[in-house]
Amino acid sequence: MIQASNIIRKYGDFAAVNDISFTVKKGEIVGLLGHNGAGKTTIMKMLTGYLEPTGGTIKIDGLSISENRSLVQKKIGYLPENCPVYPEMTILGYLDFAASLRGIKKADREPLIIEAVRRTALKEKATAPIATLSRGYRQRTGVAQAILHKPEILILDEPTNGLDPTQIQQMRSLITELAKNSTVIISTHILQEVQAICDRVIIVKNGKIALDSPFGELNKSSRLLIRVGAHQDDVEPLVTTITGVKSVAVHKNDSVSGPGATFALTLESNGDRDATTAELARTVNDQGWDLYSMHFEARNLETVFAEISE
Ligand SMILES: Nc1ncnc2c1ncn2[C@@H]1O[C@H](COP(=O)(O)OP(=O)(O)OP(=O)(O)O)[C@@H](O)[C@H]1O
Repeated sequence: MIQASNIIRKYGDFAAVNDISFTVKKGEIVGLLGHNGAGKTTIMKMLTGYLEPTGGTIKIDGLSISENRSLVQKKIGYLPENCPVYPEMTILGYLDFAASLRGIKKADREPLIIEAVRRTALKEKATAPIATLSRGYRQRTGVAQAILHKPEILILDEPTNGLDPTQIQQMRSLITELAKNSTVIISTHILQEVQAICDRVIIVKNGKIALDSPFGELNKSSRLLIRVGAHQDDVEPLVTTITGVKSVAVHKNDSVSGPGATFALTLESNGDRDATTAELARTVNDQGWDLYSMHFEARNLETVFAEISE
């Protein structure tokens, strides 16, 4: 559905987005995660056609954005960071204005506005001036303008920014609800956000993709931790000869106590893990070393993000 190929965006000489590629399939909920300044907003602006890439191409349903901007923008709803909602307007007035900007004919607007208000649960405040609304309501008004034209793709830049815990909860439920009908990309620097909403994470660091993984794959560590009663000088040369072992290092972990030394083995990502583990166990046995423990390192989004941030 979305295909970004080798996209680059420079501001002067500085590449805020530096040669990144990814695809998003219909129905996916993708979290763009990264520190402040990583390049998330720049990527989103390019995906929505509001910013031209300096290099590379973006296609939506096979159509290049730069060649079919208005057609492609009909398929996309966008909640920009700090969405400009006009304080003097009422929610209904603002949505009518947003519909006019999208070129929706006056006669067609009412049912679309009613539907957007219903889906974002804004009915009770629909005639209130935006200036009198809490930040949560204002943010939902921003989402209402993004879904007004029933887009197939929703791009939400930091949708929970500045909300209190209750409002965050409401916004997450709303996004999950909207995701039933749309492909969703959200940006955030909050790990829990991605964990709560998304089924895939793309971590952006310094304008590059540092990780692109479905959540199910994230826990699969390629580091095998083994604690044996043997000396480093004997263990290291032997285990590196085992098929599928890329490298080995002494693993210092304060939470592990007991006899022996712990080693972290990094395995080839495309190797046969079971075969490698079995060969390792045979090797330890053949050497007559005591084997105290052997397990794959536990990983979650937090540890992966910390590894990448280092
Ligand atoms: N118009 C601009 N001119 C010059 N530099 C810019 C401009 N917009 C963004 N940048 C720089 O590009 C980099 C990426 O910015 P971007 O806003 O895409 O990051 P981000 O990941 O969305 O950050 P945040 O979480 O703070 O919104 C930053 O270093 C930023 O200072």
